[in-house]
This record gives sequence, C-alpha cells and structure tokens, in this order.
Amino acid sequence: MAAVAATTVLCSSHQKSFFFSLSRSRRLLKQCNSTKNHVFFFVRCLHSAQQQQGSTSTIRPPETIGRLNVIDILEKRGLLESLTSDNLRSVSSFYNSDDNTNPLRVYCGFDPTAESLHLGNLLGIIVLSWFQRCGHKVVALIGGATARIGDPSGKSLERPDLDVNTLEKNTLGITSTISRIFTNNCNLSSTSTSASLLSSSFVVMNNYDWWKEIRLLDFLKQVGRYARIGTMIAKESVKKRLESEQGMSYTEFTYQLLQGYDFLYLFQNESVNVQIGGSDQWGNITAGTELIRKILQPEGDVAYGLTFPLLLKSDGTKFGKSEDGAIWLSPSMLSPYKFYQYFFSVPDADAIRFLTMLTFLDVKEIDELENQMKSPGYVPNIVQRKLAEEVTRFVHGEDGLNEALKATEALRPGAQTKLDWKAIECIAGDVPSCSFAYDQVLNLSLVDLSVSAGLFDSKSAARRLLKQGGLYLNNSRVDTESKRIEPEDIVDGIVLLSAGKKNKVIVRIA
Ligand SMILES: Nc1ncnc2c1ncn2[C@@H]1O[C@H](COP(=O)(O)OP(=O)(O)OP(=O)(O)O)[C@@H](O)[C@H]1O
Ligand SMILES: N[C@@H](Cc1ccc(O)cc1)C(=O)O
Repeated sequence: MAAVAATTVLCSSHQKSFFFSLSRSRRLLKQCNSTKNHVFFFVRCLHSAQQQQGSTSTIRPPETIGRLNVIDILEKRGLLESLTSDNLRSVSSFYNSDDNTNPLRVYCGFDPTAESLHLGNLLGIIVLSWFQRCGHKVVALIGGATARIGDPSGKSLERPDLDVNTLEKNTLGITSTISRIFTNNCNLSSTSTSASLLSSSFVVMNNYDWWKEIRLLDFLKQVGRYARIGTMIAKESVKKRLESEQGMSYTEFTYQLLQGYDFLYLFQNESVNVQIGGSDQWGNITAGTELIRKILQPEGDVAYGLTFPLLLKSDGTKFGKSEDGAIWLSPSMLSPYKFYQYFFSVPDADAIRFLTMLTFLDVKEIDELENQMKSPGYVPNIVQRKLAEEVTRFVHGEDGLNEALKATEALRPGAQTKLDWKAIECIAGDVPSCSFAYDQVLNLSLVDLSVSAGLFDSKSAARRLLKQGGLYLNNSRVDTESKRIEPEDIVDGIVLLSAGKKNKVIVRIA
C-alpha cells in the first residue's frame, strides 16, 4: 500500500491531477486484460475517471481516413531504433473514432540547455508530428527542472550549471520554437486532418511545474525506494562516466530517476503512455517504464518507450549544439535564409537521407527524386531545393520559406532582381550593414558611399569595378561614374550596395 500513498502525495499538488488508488488501477487493468485492446481501454478508463473528477482534458477523434501504423511509417523512414515492447506496434494503428479506442498520448522531453533547439532536436519534433498526423496526441515537455540537473547521457563531462535567468530565457526560446513548428504543422496538414483538431492534440508542458512541489523526503521514500542501484549503475550514461577520470556527481546520477518520474507523473496525470527520444535517451526512458511497472504494478504493457537514431552528418558526427555552425531552429539564431541555404547545399549523398528522415514527403516521391538524381541530364540541386523547401516550410512556416526564397534570389550572385523593402528586410540579417544620416547620403556620389560603407578600400578601386560593370545599387548595375544617391534610391530607409557577385553591404539611413 506504500505505492498508493506515494502516488497520492506526489500528485496531489497538481490542480488538474486525478489520482486513483492502486487497487482501483489494478481492478481497471484486470478488466482491460479481458479485452483485446487493453491499453486503449485502460486509457479510456483513466479518462472517464478524469472526466468524473472534472478534468478539462478531452479526447476528440480526428476526422480521417486510412489506417496507417505510425511505427511502420517511422521504421520505413529510418526513424526507429528501439521499442521497449513490440506490442506498441499493435496499439499504434491510425487512430479512428470508430475503433472504440483512444489515441496514444506521446511525449518527448527537451531540456532548455540553449536558447534554441537545433537540427538534431528536430528529429524528436518530427517523430511527435508523425504520431500526431496518425491521429494521436502529443506532448512536448520542457525540462525546466531536469535542465537544472543536466542529463549525463552521451556527455563525457558534467554539464555547466545554468543560472535561473538563463534557464528562463532558454525555456521561452524553446517553447516558442516548438509552438511555432506545431502551429505551422497544423496549417499545413489540410490533406488528412483538420487544423483545429490537430491543434487540440498538441500541448507544451514544463516539468518544473510538478518538480517544484516535490519534497526530497517524500521522493526518496515513495519513488527512490523502487529504483535499484544496480540497474541505475548499469545504464550506459552512468557506466561511461564512472570509467572517466572526472567520475560523476550524485546530482547527475539522479537524472535518470527524475526523467523516469516524469513519465510516471505524465502517465498518471495526463494519460501519457508513450515516451520517445533519441537513442541516447534509452536508459532514461526505460527508467520511466520501470517505475510505472514497479509502482503501479499493471498487468501487461501499459507504458512504452521508443527511440530514434541520432541524425548524423555525412562524416559520421552528430548534429548538436556544441560544435561550430550548429543548425539552429530559432530564426533569431539562424535566419530562415541561412537555414534554407544549409539544406540547399548538402551533398547528394545526404539529400535523400534527409528527405526521408526530415520531411513528410511520400516515400514514392522520394524514390522518384532519387531516380532522377541518378539519371543522366539531372540538373544539380533539384533534390536539395525540394529538401530545403520542405524542411524550411516545416520549421519556419510558409512566411519563413518565402523570406528565405526572396533572400536567396536577392543574394544570388549577379541577381538583377529589383529590390523591394520586403526583399531587403529578408537579407538584412545576413549581410553586413552600416548606418548614415539621411543628409549625409542624399546627393553623395555612389563611389564615395561605396568607400564609406567599406565596400572598397579606395575610390579608384570603386571606379575600376564600376567601369567593368561590377558595381550595383539595389541590385541594378550602375555604369555612370557621376551617379549620385537620389531619394528614390533609398528603399524604406535602406540602400543595398554590391561589389561584384558576392560582396554586399546594406546602408541603413537614419
Ligand atoms: N543529432 C541528433 N539526432 C537525434 N537526436 C538528437 C541529436 N542531437 C541531440 N538529440 C536529442 O536531443 C537531446 C538533447 O540534446 P543534448 O542537449 O543532450 O545534446 P546536444 O544538443 O546534441 O548538445 P551537444 O552538441 O552539446 O552534445 C538528446 O538527448 C537527443 O535525444
Ligand atoms: N533528457 C532529455 C530531456 C528530457 C527531460 C525530461 C523528460 O521527462 C524527458 C526528456 C534531454 O537531454 O534532452
């Protein structure tokens, strides 16, 4: 009966929480076992209990056709590494309201250890999105509490301690990125599921909301008791660190238990029954399924873990945040233009792999693109263009993609595009800039302005290039040396100067 007390104490602070006693859970599970889809039934039981207790959360079935199994899809697209139980396949078919079942509730956690997520983290969002596209409900969990501890998984050194202000800033940044992507995703999914239903099937939570209420003594007594030291030490993340010179702090050692408890908490309070993560999360995810099994003692599988492989570059290193040139998902850390350009320039060998793992294009279409790539007369970068468009649209939305396309065109070497203020705004973050007063610039010769803006070392160098036809004002070639800046050359307070095909400077007029 200790477990009954444990779960009651630990969950009672959460306003939306509902708790049922271990004996009630067991009774429900027994009933469930007599039905074919016992997991769904169990979840339905949880929900009816939740509704009886006035919970606000509802399950609304999406209006969809087709019966895709999300696990099959992930497997086909190279997004499946391991499952805690093969039974997850049988309960993962496309959610359909006629089935008399409930959709799965799937969560993925993201510790706010940087101001933005990066390309490696996008895999978790994509896998969540596949579940969502197949009718299931998804939770993105921000690790406001766990980031204070630091996940040792895949790390050879203890993570630096983050102060509260940094954590809060990171949490805001990451939450906004995740919300933006899922909102874009809802707008894009008109083919199968209506936008309003999808938006109700996605929620962002923060584990600090429950961890801030938990008392150490309660936790040790009621959860720690069920965690076995032998099992904890055997986890890859711990084994590796124990062998290292620096060893491992007790704080980091407890990380797996914290993430394990999150799963238990979400299982009990939000009916979440699947946790996903990168392959390095296996130990933390199984810590959760183990706690659920030991504390709630259900019969059979009721909570599942799924891992996906880490996304690697062609040289075998993983996409992360520590190395130079991380591919950030936040537009303030990497503009949609640069994001687009990254994918536009990936080697052919990576393009198809990325299309399969990072986009929602039909595999048949990807196969066709691959055949095209191999056929004679293939125009280079067709596949990369498709990849860049798909991933940029998913991450930055239609507006972000348009911005990236405009900037690409405006900055294309030798582009003759007439610039409007929108195009200039799109490239503003990606081109060096300087500022001058309106009076300083008006009537100034183009040659003088180009030198003052730092485009040339001398007026003679500027004149030479102008004579050769390489000096551009707002992307239009200038061939008269006497050209002076007129009011109509100043587009919304900006003038774009280009020397040759690549060197550009934005002059801001204050
Ligand atoms: N390349 C990747 N592919 C898939 N998942 C990844 C990748 N990189 C990180 N993740 C997932 O995101 C989680 C958070 O990443 P984490 O902060 O541990 O490392 P990171 O961002 O890769 O940073 P670093 O570059 O410092 O190793 C990881 O546990 C992992 O599951
Ligand atoms: N450990 C995960 C984040 C995470 C945090 C809490 C969880 O419950 C789940 C996952 C990571 O490092 O990215």
